[in-house]
Amino acid sequence: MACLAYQLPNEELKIYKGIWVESDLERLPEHCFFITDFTKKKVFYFEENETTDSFSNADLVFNKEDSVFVANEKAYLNGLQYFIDGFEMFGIQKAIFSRIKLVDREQIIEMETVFHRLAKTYKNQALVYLVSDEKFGTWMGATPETLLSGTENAMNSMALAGTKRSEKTAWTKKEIDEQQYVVDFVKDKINEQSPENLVISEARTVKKGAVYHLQTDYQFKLERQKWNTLIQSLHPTPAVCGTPSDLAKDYILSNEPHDRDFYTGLIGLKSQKELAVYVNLRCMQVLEEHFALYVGGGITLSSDIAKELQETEDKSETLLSVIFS
Ligand SMILES: C=C(O[C@H]1C=CC=C(C(=O)O)[C@@H]1O)C(=O)O
Repeated sequence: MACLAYQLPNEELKIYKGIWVESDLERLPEHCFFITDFTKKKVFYFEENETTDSFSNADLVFNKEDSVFVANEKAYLNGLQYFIDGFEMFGIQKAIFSRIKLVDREQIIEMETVFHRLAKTYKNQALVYLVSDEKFGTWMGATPETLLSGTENAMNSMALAGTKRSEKTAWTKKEIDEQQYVVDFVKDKINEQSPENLVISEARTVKKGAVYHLQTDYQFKLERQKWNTLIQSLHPTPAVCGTPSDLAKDYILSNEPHDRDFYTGLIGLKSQKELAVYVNLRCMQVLEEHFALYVGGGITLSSDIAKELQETEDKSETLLSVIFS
């Protein structure tokens, strides 16, 4: 049985049973909830059969542990050093390097309970979701990153990057630079569509789950005929890919040891009048006996590999602190 449960920020929680249909971004129905992988080659939308108010583990499909490749910390650190060492040769200024962190799921945990806990904790700051199907297993997350949302007269986007664990720590040049790459990229892509009344905020510090980020907001007007083109060109932003964008994407695909799958892909709702499209961060795949958490960080030549490892640990707390609370 395929399942979809989600809660948009400050909206009601919804649970459906139905089917996940494989598609592509150009052929999605006018109104649907959809999910893609990082490359946007794997795209599914949901066709609902019934609205329900609950689900159980028996309704979900859990992939086996051997379906994901998990590098241990030492291999992650070696891989990250190698990743940074190639930046100059490949002309890369920033690229995101990610890892999969495996955590014992203690069989007793009902995913419905975990989902409700996440939905309650992140009610006003994330798209909280659970998707399940035999075609891709079960994924769950609480992502704070909006790619594009709103209506023709009030569209929103954001540049979210730079991470710290404590509010008191000052932002360093590394984080300011890494967010600025995202700010410039998002601004350019929006401007290419000739929007009206584009307003770009100053960068501010925001708390998202267990960590703090720098966030810049974009507000503008844009005819819906241009929404698809903008989604396609905005994603992947340098918050999940890098700079220069195409080089960073190839570099990530050939250097990360695992498949990112739905992590850093698109997820959300589209309809004729409204969009709520997010970038799938702070997410995990629920395996038979483990949670496989997907976490990454923006790498530049100034990155310190031990700090980057710690940053992925901190980000994983966004889900773990709620799951095991
Ligand atoms: C790639 C992730 O976060 C992105 C979003 C905010 C801050 C980030 C950073 O500081 O590296 C990342 O760009 C992730 O959570 O796995």
